[in-house]
Amino acid sequence: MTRAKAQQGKIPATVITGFLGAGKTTMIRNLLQNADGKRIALIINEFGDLGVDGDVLKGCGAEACSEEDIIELTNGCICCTVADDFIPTMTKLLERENRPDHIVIETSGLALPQPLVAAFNWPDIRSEVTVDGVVTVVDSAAVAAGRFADDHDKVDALRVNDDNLDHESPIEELFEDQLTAADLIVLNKADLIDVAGLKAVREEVASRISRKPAMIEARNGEVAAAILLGLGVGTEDEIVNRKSHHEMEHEAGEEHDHDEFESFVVELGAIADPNGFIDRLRGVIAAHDVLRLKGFADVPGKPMRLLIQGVGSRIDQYYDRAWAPAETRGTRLVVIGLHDIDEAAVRASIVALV
Ligand SMILES: Nc1nc2c(ncn2[C@@H]2O[C@H](COP(=O)(O)OP(=O)(O)OP(=O)(O)O)[C@@H](O)[C@H]2O)c(=O)[nH]1
Repeated sequence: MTRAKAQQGKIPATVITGFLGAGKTTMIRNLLQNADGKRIALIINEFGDLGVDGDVLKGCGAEACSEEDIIELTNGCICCTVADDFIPTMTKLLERENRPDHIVIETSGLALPQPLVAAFNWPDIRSEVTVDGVVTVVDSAAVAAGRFADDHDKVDALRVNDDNLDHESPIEELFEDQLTAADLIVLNKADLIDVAGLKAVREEVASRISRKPAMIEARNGEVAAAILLGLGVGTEDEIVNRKSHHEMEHEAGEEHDHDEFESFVVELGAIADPNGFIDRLRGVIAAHDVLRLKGFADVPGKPMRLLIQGVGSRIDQYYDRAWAPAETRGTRLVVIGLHDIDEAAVRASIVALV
């Protein structure tokens, strides 16, 4: 039987992966607003105890995906909770009377896509769903700035104090594992670098993988639905050939974990001067090597909450939606860094900014 025939009648699922802040949620938001009439169910997984992505996507009000079709998996990174969280969620989704035309899964920025894609070979899932393709979103500006290559010294220093750190560079390795799993690589944030820079990014990304998946450039995750949802690969059949560093290092099957990364939530009161706060926040991010910071701020006198999105030293801010009447106004920020991040110092520094 041909692959196309074997997959006929199955619901296609697209896995969207990519490092913290690459632009996955932005791309999905754009997809939902331009879904060519398809009804999409969305499974979202985030690292950190504050569901920002789900909130952003629920708030976009796209017809392609109603709020009940947005399912958040909050019990840890999706690649570690396949059996306990992902499979039961998929089973429930497949039991629904009104099945979606397509399933989109946004992994956390720290997830290894391989175990997730392999889960599509579980008998109950395999008979009903196929992985249309894995799309890996890349922050081109971060690659150009050397963010996935230049932390060798830091990792070497960490390893001196921690024998358990068996990996080369956790960030670099994860970046490569996410590229290795890809059927399509989206070089996002193309607006932030010039043509020569983009060419160099393309070459660097290609040099990190042995396969040659298609690569396209994008601004604000603007990729046509027909491309994103029409890869038709059936990646579950091929995932054994796209092993992660962890799988290659631990062929015997040792569980991987995310001990190299840490996240915590900082809660604050109202922020009267958001511009000044964000300016000073950049200093804290740089001083403590914060990888990702995101959340919402309460600005007195404003009916809407201020969304704050920090990726490295870049911080975007915009008022995303009105505070709901039953909601307690406040400022909540999730901070993600390497495992040696000094949580107490970061907390104290952020609190001191207000
Ligand atoms: N300039 C620019 N900013 C972008 C682009 N795509 C996304 N962003 C911004 O980058 C930040 C992170 O985007 P997200 O879509 O939340 O990234 P993500 O990959 O979902 O992040 P995590 O879920 O934390 O891993 C936001 O402030 C976006 O507005 C782009 O193409 N250009």
